[in-house]
Amino acid sequence: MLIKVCGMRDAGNITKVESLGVDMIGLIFYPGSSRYVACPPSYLPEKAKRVGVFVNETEEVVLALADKFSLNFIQLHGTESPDYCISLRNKGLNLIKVFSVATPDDLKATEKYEGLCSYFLFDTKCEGHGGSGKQFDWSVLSHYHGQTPFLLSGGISAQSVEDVKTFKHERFAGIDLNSRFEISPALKDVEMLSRFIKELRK
Ligand SMILES: O=C(O)c1ccccc1NCC(=O)[C@H](O)[C@H](O)COP(=O)(O)O
Repeated sequence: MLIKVCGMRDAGNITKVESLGVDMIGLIFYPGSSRYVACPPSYLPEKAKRVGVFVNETEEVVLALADKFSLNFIQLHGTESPDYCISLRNKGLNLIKVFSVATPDDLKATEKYEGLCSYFLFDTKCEGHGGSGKQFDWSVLSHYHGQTPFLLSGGISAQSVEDVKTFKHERFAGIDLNSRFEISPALKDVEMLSRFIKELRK
């Protein structure tokens, strides 16, 4: 199971979280977020894949930051269209498209993105764009019949180990962790993450 830790920007914290063996680390390039990466951290992940998170950003900015930070994945957290995805993909970028989920109807939106993304990410529908700390009803995902593998996101916490372990879906590829493992915005609790990951991998 892939583990992505999102919303990081402190070099020392990134180093420690990466050493836990996580697969992906997310850097948020949305200025409206309290986890916004305003200036490059002095250390960026080398083993974990670098994921840049964007919300309705121009292609020019995404391309420039993908190059500057050597991003392995671009996570699109807004209302980016399939054409926008095609354009970025044709420029060689690997995409993760996010869908906000509350009811089975919300999954219909994935159909137009089939074949365009490496992963989908299913997050909790909320007022803002992400990092709500709230979980949605994962049973809704039994209505997802697409081919694209997905990451499960939204409010996953130290108490979610058993729920994650027992969650089953043939396209379930991994989980995304964020605000429920934080000491303060963008600063992750390494001990809490370490215990969670050990329990998960038992
Ligand atoms: O976390 C943010 O501040 C954020 C703001 C705007 C767009 C995306 C954002 N987060 C991206 C993520 O992938 C989060 O990990 C995801 O929303 C789940 O967060 P949480 O519910 O806190 O676990």
